[in-house]
Amino acid sequence: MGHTEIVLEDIWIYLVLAVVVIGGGAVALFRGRGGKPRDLPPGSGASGGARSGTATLDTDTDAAAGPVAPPEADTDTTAQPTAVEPAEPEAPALEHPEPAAGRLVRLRERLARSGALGSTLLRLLSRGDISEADWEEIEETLLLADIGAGPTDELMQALRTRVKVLGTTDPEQVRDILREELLTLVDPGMDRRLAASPVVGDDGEPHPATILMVGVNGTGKTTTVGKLARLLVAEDRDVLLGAADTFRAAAADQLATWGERVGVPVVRSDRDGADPAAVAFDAVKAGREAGVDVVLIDTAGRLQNKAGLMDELGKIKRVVARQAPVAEVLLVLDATTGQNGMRQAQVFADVVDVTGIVLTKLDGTAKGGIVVAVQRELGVPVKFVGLGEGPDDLAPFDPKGFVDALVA
Ligand SMILES: Nc1nc2c(ncn2[C@@H]2O[C@H](COP(=O)(O)OP(=O)(O)OP(=O)(O)O)[C@@H](O)[C@H]2O)c(=O)[nH]1
Repeated sequence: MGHTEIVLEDIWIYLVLAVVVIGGGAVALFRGRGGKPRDLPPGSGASGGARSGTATLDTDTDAAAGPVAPPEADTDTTAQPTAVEPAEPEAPALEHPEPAAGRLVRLRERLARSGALGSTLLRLLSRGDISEADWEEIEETLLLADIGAGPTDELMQALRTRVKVLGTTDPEQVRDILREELLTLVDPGMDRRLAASPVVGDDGEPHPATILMVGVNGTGKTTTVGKLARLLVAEDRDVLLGAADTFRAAAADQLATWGERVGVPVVRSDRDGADPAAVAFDAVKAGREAGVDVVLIDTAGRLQNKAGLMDELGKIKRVVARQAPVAEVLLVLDATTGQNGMRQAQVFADVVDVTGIVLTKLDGTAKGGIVVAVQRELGVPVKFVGLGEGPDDLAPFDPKGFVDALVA
């Protein structure tokens, strides 16, 4: 007898437990599906069942098993169904850009076509008896690589002298000479650091380092602003972007996408063709208020005429300076445009104090010599080089790494 009663009692216990477990499972299932009972149409099919099911379960479990019921079931599924719904759609995970150090090494092989300069020179210089025709070929190679007339003459003289004095054809020794002479031309002594730290202004307040990006459309300016923001983020800087290229509507959208990927805010106008200076002003103001380290401002810089350009960039600079001094003006130049690019560079340098150059599209061009030419022409250093379309294909320029890649 006792045995049967015990068995019957057990069955009841199991039944109660089963109700509790099945009920609990129903609650868990709806949460597991995204916890959005609010989205389910009330009283219809599965949704209605789900809602009433959970409600019933709550009552049942309260009565039958008390503490076994999940305590939050009441609030979640009946009174405040929104509580289980995320407030906003899930933001995409932020990307982690590659640190600045090591980028040039990774991108070295992208200089392959410029590297043809090094290999041609090495081949000619390693000939036993270098003829005048060989020297002419060397000169032509340098000019074709856009090194510029002046630097080409200097390099020719230095090479003639040193190769003669050394009297060697040993490829390793010739390579060392070439490397040293090219490095001298690229000028490792130039200060290539980027002003990317806030400075304390006259008012005793910290001001973000404000960087204006200028250059002709199509050189990769907007892309470079995005890439530079990533590089600064990788270096633990707080960055804010200003979309002051209000001439091309898509530029602000482009910038917003770059910013979103790494959690960098973008200040833009909601009106096409807005005053670029006003956008730049708002960006720097927002950057100050947010206490960021760097504000990067993309500009349109249309080269319709010099006076127009001067007006636009001059006004942006003046207006921005009311919020924070302009720390840098980076000129973005397309390395593939050769002499045309040099002329553009000169116009920009005439209207605004350029503090550094970003050479884009250095991948896949044989015109790497433009590094030398543009530095000579403007007297300012190349600070960054663009070596591809990937988001982290922008590297701080390192003369030694660059020359090593050329004469590898
Ligand atoms: N291969 C290569 N392409 C690049 C590099 N930098 C930029 N680009 C490409 O150049 C094209 C033009 O870039 P944008 O940033 O739109 O040019 P922009 O100068 O801002 O043009 P505007 O906004 O009209 O002034 C894009 O397709 C970029 O991906 C680089 O270093 N290498």
